Amino acid sequence: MVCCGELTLSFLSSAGASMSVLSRPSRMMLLMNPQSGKGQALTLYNNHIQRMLNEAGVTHTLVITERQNHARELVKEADLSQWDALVIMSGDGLLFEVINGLLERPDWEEAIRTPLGILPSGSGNALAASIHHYSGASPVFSEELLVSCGFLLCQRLVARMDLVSIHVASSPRLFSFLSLAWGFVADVDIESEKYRQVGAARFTIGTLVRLASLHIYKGKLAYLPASSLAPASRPSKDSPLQRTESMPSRSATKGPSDSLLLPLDQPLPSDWVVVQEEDFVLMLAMYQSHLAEDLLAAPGATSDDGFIHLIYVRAGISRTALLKLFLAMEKGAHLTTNCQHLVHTKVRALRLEPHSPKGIITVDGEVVEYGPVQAEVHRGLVGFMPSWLLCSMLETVCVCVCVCVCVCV
Ligand SMILES: Nc1ncnc2c1ncn2[C@@H]1O[C@H](COP(=O)(O)OP(=O)(O)OP(=O)(O)O)[C@@H](O)[C@H]1O
Repeated sequence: MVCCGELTLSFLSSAGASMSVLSRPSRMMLLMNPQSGKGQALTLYNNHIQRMLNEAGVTHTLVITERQNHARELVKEADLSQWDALVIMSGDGLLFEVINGLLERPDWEEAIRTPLGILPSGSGNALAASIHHYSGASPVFSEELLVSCGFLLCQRLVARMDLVSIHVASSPRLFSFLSLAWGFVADVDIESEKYRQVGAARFTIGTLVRLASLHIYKGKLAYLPASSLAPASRPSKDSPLQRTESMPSRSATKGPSDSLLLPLDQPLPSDWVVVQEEDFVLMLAMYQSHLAEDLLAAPGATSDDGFIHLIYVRAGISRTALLKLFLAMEKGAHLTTNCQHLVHTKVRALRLEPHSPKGIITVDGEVVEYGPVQAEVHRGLVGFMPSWLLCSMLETVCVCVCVCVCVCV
């Protein structure tokens, strides 16, 4: 049993999410990327997080990653019975590694039940911002978001989160918790990495730079509409997860089955919708609400709704209209701007075949092989620790006061 500290008590929260609670005391492995964001993760930990966790009785071991894929290797080899939760202090990239490392283990069905937590110290911090958004609290940024997530983590509540399996032509299957992007958004994400030192503002700079040289991307986009199937059920805490059978992949024995997908070299299933246009400015598939701290790309998303929120923008949009869309996205208002070039729909699976010879495709902000790609959502596959939902009003007020005091100090 991996999650030995997780109580069997499980209940429905006000947002409809399945929740459970870690027992006290809890033992957490805290994986930190010291280079994340502005390179201040260790200072932020020393100033804000260490005392907070100690005072809450959260026993934790700090593990500082030394290189790319270090966290992935660590969780692949770790004795998970030693830990009640794995907490990532970094940006979204380190969590991507941890999730994929867990799903590459021979015991992936147990491993992926290990609750995960995030303490944001990156430049994007999309998952942390999404978690904060689901609480209904007013948006907070950078250190305030970190401190808020720290307090929430101390409450030890575990909710479910969707994962999306991603297939590309010649690499093993990946698992994604945030987004799949092609075109404008992917270009901005990767090109703006050189502005990492300015934090979240890198996306604004990158957007303005890319607007000046706006590209059209050719390709074929198809999807399975969410409305064509009954909602997928969440896996319960003890139910066995499906093994890979229906969709052969290069990691055939690990991870849940992809029952909605056919191999990339085969024609699409007949009940899929093929988008008529072939010229796009961007395609963005979101499964959490935020694309970055200040980009509310899928305002209707919840952590385990079982949907991919597919957004695409057709070619022909003016630079001004595209800029307005991104400005509106700060408050999640882009979907209600009546922009005739923007389409938003909920799907369970999608396939993209880029025809432009060059381009960038990102998964959770990481570059993947450019070429055909397809995706299927797996509802509530992983447990994470947002912990806001059962805060009493009094606790919420205390958290807000403590956040203000910590940030001021
Ligand atoms: N010690 C290290 N030195 C350099 N890179 C590292 C180190 N530890 C981890 N990494 C790699 O750095 C990459 C970026 O990390 P991460 O995404 O967590 O931070 P970020 O890019 O600053 O944040 P965000 O994704 O929010 O913009 C990851 O791919 C991770 O593997």
